[in-house]
Amino acid sequence: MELIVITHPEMLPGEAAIINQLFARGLARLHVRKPDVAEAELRALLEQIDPQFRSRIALHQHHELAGAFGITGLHFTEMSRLAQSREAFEVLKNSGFKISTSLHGPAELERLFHCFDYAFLGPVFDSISKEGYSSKLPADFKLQKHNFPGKIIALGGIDAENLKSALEMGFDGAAVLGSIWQNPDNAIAQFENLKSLQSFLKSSQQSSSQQSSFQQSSCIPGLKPGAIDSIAVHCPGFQPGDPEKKGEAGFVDKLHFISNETGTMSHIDSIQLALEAGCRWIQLRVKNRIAEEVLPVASKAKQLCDSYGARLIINDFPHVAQAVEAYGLHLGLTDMPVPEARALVGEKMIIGGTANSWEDITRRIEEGADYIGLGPFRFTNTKQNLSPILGIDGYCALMRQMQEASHSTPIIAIGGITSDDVNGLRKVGLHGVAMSGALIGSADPQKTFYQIQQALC
Ligand SMILES: Cc1ncc(COP(=O)(O)OP(=O)(O)O)c(N)n1
Ligand SMILES: Cc1nc(C(=O)O)sc1CCOP(=O)(O)O
Ligand SMILES: [Mg+2]
Repeated sequence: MELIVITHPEMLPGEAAIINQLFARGLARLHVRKPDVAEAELRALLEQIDPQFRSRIALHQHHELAGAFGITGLHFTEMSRLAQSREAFEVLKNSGFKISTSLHGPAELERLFHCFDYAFLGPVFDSISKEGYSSKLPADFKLQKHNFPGKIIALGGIDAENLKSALEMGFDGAAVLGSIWQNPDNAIAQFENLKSLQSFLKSSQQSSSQQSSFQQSSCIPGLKPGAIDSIAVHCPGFQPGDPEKKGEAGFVDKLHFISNETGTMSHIDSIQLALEAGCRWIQLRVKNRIAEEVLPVASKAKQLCDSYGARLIINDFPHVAQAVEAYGLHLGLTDMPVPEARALVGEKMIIGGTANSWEDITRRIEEGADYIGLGPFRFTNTKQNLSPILGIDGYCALMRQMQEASHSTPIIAIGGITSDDVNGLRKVGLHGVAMSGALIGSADPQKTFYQIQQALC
């Protein structure tokens, strides 16, 4: 599904910088719509847009500027469309322009010239930016395209809450204005949020329409190695994770923080606490929520982790991991099977799998898990329905079997672990530990992190 941003109708301070950032973060199409702005002012704005992005622009006014700026998109209001002949539009189309127009009712689709590449139809929802510009479409509206070959883009009042409804109505995409520009300081974050939702909806749609997930073409997210790794500061031998180095022990961190929420702390608060303490491998583990509810939290967690140079792992939700371009995905024994998830998220994303026994471990290795979360070490309230407790003796026996079988998949211990346990767990051969309560409940999370780090070196 397409996601188009339309500019604010007036000139905004710092607008060009925001637009350049939107493009840099993956915006595929920007409609520059400034009905009352003079040509010179518009030209000044376009001059500030990085030339590499200009071909992604469509102009609503001052089409005469297109050639000078390498702009290939021309948009026609309903009035200007009605004032011109089909031949005039065909000439533009044949000259290489992408042409679009606006429709104010679904019935107009029947008469729309097929040479248009796409058309905006709206208002689909009550406008955020134009007061009194309310939707005339019924809530159960279903789009009829009347053989129009181009794309029909929902416009009017689109935000993260209703993007999915627009898709369900049959639109090929959505154009956003108010949700991006009502607070320009927040424009980038809003766009990131919508973009991850778009990607999530796209991948959910694909996987529900393609039952054979092994044959899916997978989207390989761009993996960004962390900028700073505090572990390297405390532990000189540590190699920061590098997706190109999959197969080497260094690509899986030795300390995994597992997010949680309490009466006074949200998942994001817990992640902030862990990042401030020094953790750089963060697992977002949201339980008892549907994917649509987890997605905005994951999107926030991704931004937060990026700002600390940390890696984000999403527990349980492969489509969410894919949508937010997480570094990794963690799957339990009853979650989506690892090979199916691999087909969905691509080769580069780290996939971890849970195990509780030797049988689970060998299954995880055969499935191609990049690391194994083995637990529980001891009883914990953080997780319901725990598997049998392993204790240090259980880990010792399983790690011996790993050695005998010459398996090198990194094993992470989990479940009720405190900083005092780390030395013993490392001695029996575990690669690292995963923790939630010991860090969240610590009176001094930085000190606890430091103690764990020392034991992990
Ligand atoms: C590192 C790590 N190991 C194990 C788990 C447990 O995953 P799962 O068995 O899917 O249980 P839930 O966490 O989903 O309740 C984990 N999350 N992380
Ligand atoms: C998420 C999870 N999985 C476990 C398993 O045994 O598979 S134990 C566990 C909880 C980890 O949190 P804490 O450090 O607070 O015990
Ligand atoms: Mg799970």
